[in-house]
Amino acid sequence: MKIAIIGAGNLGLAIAKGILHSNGATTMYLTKRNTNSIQEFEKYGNVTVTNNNQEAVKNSDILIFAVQPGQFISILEELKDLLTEKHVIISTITGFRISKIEEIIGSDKFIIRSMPNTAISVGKSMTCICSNELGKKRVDLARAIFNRMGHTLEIPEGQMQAATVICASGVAFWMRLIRATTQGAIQLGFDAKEAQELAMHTCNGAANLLIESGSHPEEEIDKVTTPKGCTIEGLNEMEHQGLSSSLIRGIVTSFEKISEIRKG
Ligand SMILES: NC(=O)C1=CN([C@@H]2O[C@H](COP(=O)(O)OP(=O)(O)OC[C@H]3O[C@@H](n4cnc5c(N)ncnc54)[C@H](O)[C@@H]3O)[C@@H](O)[C@H]2O)C=CC1
Ligand SMILES: O=C(O)[C@@H]1CCC=N1
Repeated sequence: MKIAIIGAGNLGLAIAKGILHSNGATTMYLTKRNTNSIQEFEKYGNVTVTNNNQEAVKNSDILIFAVQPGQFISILEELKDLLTEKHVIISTITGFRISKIEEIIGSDKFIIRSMPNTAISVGKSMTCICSNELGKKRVDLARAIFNRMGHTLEIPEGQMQAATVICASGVAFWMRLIRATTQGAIQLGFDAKEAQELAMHTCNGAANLLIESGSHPEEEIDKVTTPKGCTIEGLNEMEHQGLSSSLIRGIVTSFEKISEIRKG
């Protein structure tokens, strides 16, 4: 697998780490305008770091684009004449529709939209995927690439905006919940390091409980909430303070912001 990551910033580098972690590429190009900060990746023998996108495209089959939305059009313009039937074009760009990509490079290309998150660097991304008509022939390939670095789900493009909020922004939302739990644990007497250890492993355990049992969160909550006990007392206070409501409102606000980004 010859992979190029065009735009090795926060997400691009997380993907690169995930690929290295899972031995997922025979060769990998990482591109960035100023490559000083990522030069160290060349210590992996099969990685080339460059600011030359054209060189990366010519020498790769799978092209993963991870630049900011405002940078994408000019990069596609720069590269469109080099794109051939060997390439699978994978965009991670927020709010950038497949039809807009097709307008620039044509619909006769394998185009995939994917929405991973930064946990891809440790092989734990939730990645949603959709494609253009021709790209349907390469969805299995794209899923195989991302399945090595977490879990994938194929969705209609119309759900991509929601998937961006839940899966990509979601990492930040869960981090804040873990941080708040850590602060609570410190207030109750744990030192900061131990407090974070308790919070993150409990979070990991809760998620795995659902993943492995397939049960609904409330079923698991029922098992924890002893009648007249401390858990239900705490949970109810959190709900009186608007826990679920504030999460839902935050999710919807993020979703609406993507519509603005798309128009801009
Ligand atoms: N950060 C995240 O968790 C996620 C980000 N995304 C999307 O991924 C994209 C990238 O986001 P970030 O990594 O956060 O942004 P970033 O700003 O950290 O990375 C973008 C990179 O592209 C590089 N770049 C700019 N112009 C270039 C060019 N002409 N050729 C090659 N490289 C160029 C920049 O130097 C930078 O390193 C965005 O569209 C974002 O919406 C999607 C899912 C998650
Ligand atoms: O915050 C953002 O706009 C990007 C998209 C999802 C994660 N980061």
